[in-house]
Amino acid sequence: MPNIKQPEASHYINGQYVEDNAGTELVTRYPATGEVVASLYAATNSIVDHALTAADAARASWAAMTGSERGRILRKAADIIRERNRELSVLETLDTGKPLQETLVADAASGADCLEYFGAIAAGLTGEHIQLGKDFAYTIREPLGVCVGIGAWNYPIQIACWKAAPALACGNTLVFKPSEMTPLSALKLAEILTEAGLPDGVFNVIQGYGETGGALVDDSRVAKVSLTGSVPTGRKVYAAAAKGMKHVTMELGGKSPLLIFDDASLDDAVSAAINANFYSSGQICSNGTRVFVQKGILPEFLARVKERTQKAIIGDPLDEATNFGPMISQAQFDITLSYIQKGIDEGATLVLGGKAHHKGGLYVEPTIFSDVTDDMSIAREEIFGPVMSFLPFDTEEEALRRANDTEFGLAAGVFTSDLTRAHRVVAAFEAGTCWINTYNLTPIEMPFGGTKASGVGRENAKAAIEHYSELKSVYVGMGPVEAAF
Ligand SMILES: NC(=O)c1ccc[n+]([C@@H]2O[C@H](COP(=O)([O-])OP(=O)(O)OC[C@H]3O[C@@H](n4cnc5c(N)ncnc54)[C@H](O)[C@@H]3O)[C@@H](O)[C@H]2O)c1
Ligand SMILES: CCCCC=O
Repeated sequence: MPNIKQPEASHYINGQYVEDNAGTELVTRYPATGEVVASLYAATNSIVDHALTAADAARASWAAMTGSERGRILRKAADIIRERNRELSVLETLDTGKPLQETLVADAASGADCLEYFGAIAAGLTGEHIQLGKDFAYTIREPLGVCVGIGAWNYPIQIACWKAAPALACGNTLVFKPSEMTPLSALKLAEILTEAGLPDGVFNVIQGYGETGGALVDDSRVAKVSLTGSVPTGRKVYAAAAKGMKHVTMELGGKSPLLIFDDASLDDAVSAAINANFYSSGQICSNGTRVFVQKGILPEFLARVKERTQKAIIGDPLDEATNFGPMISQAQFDITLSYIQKGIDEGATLVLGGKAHHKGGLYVEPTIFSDVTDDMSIAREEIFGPVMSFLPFDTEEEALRRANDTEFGLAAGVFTSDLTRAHRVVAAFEAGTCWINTYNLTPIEMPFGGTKASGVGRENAKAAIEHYSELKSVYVGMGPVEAAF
């Protein structure tokens, strides 16, 4: 394991590292071996207060800068991230266990894209002029104030950037709390933003468990909360934010359907099903874990997916040849194996995998079930592990009804060569993010987010601006003013 040094301290506030070792210990381990990567402390009340005070103090002068000035800093940070992509990717691999092959292209790289995108549009964020006869109105686009970002562990630096970039472009300040399992890369992002010229206090990072997130959400200085996490956590955070009438963005879990019709390009659909279930060892919110396949092609499709999945290279995530790594934690490992057992117990047919990998550690074999029915736990609940379920279907109407029969609504995909059908199916999907003849591509230019229990609001693209700013309306009377008496 490369010697990635312990960060200078646990938290980054007001442009510098800050420590308070009265906080609960927070240890991060390399999931492939269990070795300790870094040992930090969760925020104490005083650290929470320090971070929010810094963000509050910085907000007036940051909001007063022009969009061009703010954008320039974000774009510079994007450049620095790209220069340091390998170092950041190694750190992300050590923290998450995701293969370096993935983190080199998907994590910090997406963060850089996001900073670049919002850096580029910051200068163009305006209100509008509305002519009303001889009177007129105009709107002023204002930042919300102090925002709080709370992250999940599967895409740590990407999540931090997806929240920081639009928040900062709009003139807000941010306190970001990474997942307790992946505390490291957000600190690097904070260093990089400072190096790019970000004023102190505009972006702050504090570590902690759920209670630290809760303390941030409850603070009256906070105007907006953006959470990436599970639906149960989302319900709690949304309710707490509602007490203070705060703005929210909720990026939550899913159990997304992927529909494969018999006229689809099978090679493409097989690749998509593999990406939609085994990338990041299945630890992706938008994964298409319910793979509905039209009955006529099911045997061949299943055989091809099985054959390709057997070629997964399971190994040390730092080895660039590895394309399938361990689960992030003992808890996620246990959850995944318990769902596999439920799948077997409830009558699904185990086609491949199903066990802890012989390599030891937290590896779970890529697992495929067929003969899955809609009522089985593996078809209804988010597993967040490498478990693919095949569900046969006959007709489009039937597949859609079953695909939508879930409390989740994060994502959905369809493979067909009939484009009319593709658009009809997508129009009927109850999901915030849909793909036709591909899966899980999330460019920054496209809004991302869920409907139903999977979320509120959208990240990325111009849509995110609406969630980090609000409009002040100004009516201008040109006279005369009339009255009834
Ligand atoms: N929709 C998306 O964009 C997206 C992206 C990635 C992950 N996810 C979802 O995230 C989940 C996996 O991540 P996880 O296990 O870290 O989720 P989680 O809900 O356990 O935790 C998410 C974050 O919330 C914090 N938290 C927990 N309780 C809190 C509380 N009461 N108040 C404030 N903060 C609290 C945690 O410390 C962590 O930082 C999956 O459900 C996955 O689908 C969604
Ligand atoms: C494909 C990246 C979406 C992030 C969710 O886990």
